[in-house]
Amino acid sequence: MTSFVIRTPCSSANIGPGFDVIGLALSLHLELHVTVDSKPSSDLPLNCAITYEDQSKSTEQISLDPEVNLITRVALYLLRCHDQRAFPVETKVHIINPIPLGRGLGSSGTAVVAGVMLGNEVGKLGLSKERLLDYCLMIERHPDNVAASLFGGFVGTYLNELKPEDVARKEIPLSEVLPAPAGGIDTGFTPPEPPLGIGHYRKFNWAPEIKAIAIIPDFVVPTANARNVLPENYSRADVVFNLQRAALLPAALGTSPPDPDMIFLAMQDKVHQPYRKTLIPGLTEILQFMTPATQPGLLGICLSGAGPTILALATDRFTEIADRIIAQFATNNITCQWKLLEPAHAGTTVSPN
Ligand SMILES: Nc1ncnc2c1ncn2[C@@H]1O[C@H](COP(=O)(O)OP(=O)(O)OP(=O)(O)O)[C@@H](O)[C@H]1O
Ligand SMILES: N[C@@H](CCO)C(=O)O
Repeated sequence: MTSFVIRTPCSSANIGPGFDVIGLALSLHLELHVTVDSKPSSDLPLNCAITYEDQSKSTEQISLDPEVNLITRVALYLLRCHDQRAFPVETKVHIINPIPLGRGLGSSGTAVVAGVMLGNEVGKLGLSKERLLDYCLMIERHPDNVAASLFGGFVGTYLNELKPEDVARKEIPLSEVLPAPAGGIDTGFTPPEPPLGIGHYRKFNWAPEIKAIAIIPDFVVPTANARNVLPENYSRADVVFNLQRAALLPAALGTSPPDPDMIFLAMQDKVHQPYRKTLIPGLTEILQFMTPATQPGLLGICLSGAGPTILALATDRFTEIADRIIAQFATNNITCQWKLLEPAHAGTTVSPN
């Protein structure tokens, strides 16, 4: 029997102007405590048993069926791409999850990253993190969350331009990569492998004084819904506005001591936040009244990922900042929890238990 722990940090995507590009891994970790027995078990479906410990205060029930649970389903996807139909050994996975689901802290990307690491470990596949990123991108199609959770830190990401045949492979419907159990996940079907080198990332510096306050409202905004409210096309002026700020953001957040005015400016966005305000009561007011001029200690503020969490970057007065944002949400009868987080520089780790 061997046992190990996979630790994967959550993430905040976009950081204002970097829609689908920039991500920040944060110090709230999904943990998989895994034990493997050398022989496959005839008692366990797919040789896998899941237990789940919710520390996130989410109301959604997470499935313990290895064919349905996102983490084990992703691990099975990886294994099946390598001709392993089920978990190759008796695998017990105890999931400890403190990341609120569907709130903009990259819970799904974190689960996908933990899933590929699980498949890689139990299947002894020996794939590099760079190759695992390609597998993540077959499931979560934007690289900002998964690259941050996999590699850690403050990252800029991009996708390669693909050859026409690879574009066809990348656009295979998700249901064919991760078939629903009703479709018979174990029908002998071999899932499509990702093209080589789809996704890439670059780590940026992060000034050590800067902490991240996550204000987490008690309602869910599914990422799919938050993407559906975005327009198909943008004006040239709005695109240029975001490019100017995205170009500034890594330097602004990587410079010590931090310059609040530059950071506040560099975190402005016209590509996603204005459209998502319809889903998040109070967002417009919060983004308008919380500035370094009105709130000492504050550097910048944005929607975290697809929301509804608000990410406030600050050097001090954390409680005061959180309290003001929570009070604004309260005027719309929305309650919140908040957490003081730091960048998780290590990314996903696997260590013996
Ligand atoms: N640990 C987990 N185990 C199983 N399923 C999970 C886990 N974490 C997230 N999920 C699935 O992912 C869904 C949330 O994904 P969604 O993309 O909507 O939000 P998010 O990733 O939390 O936010 P964002 O992408 O904006 O940062 C959950 O409803 C759940 O189905
Ligand atoms: N970049 C993605 C992140 C979702 O977590 C979005 O904003 O839709």
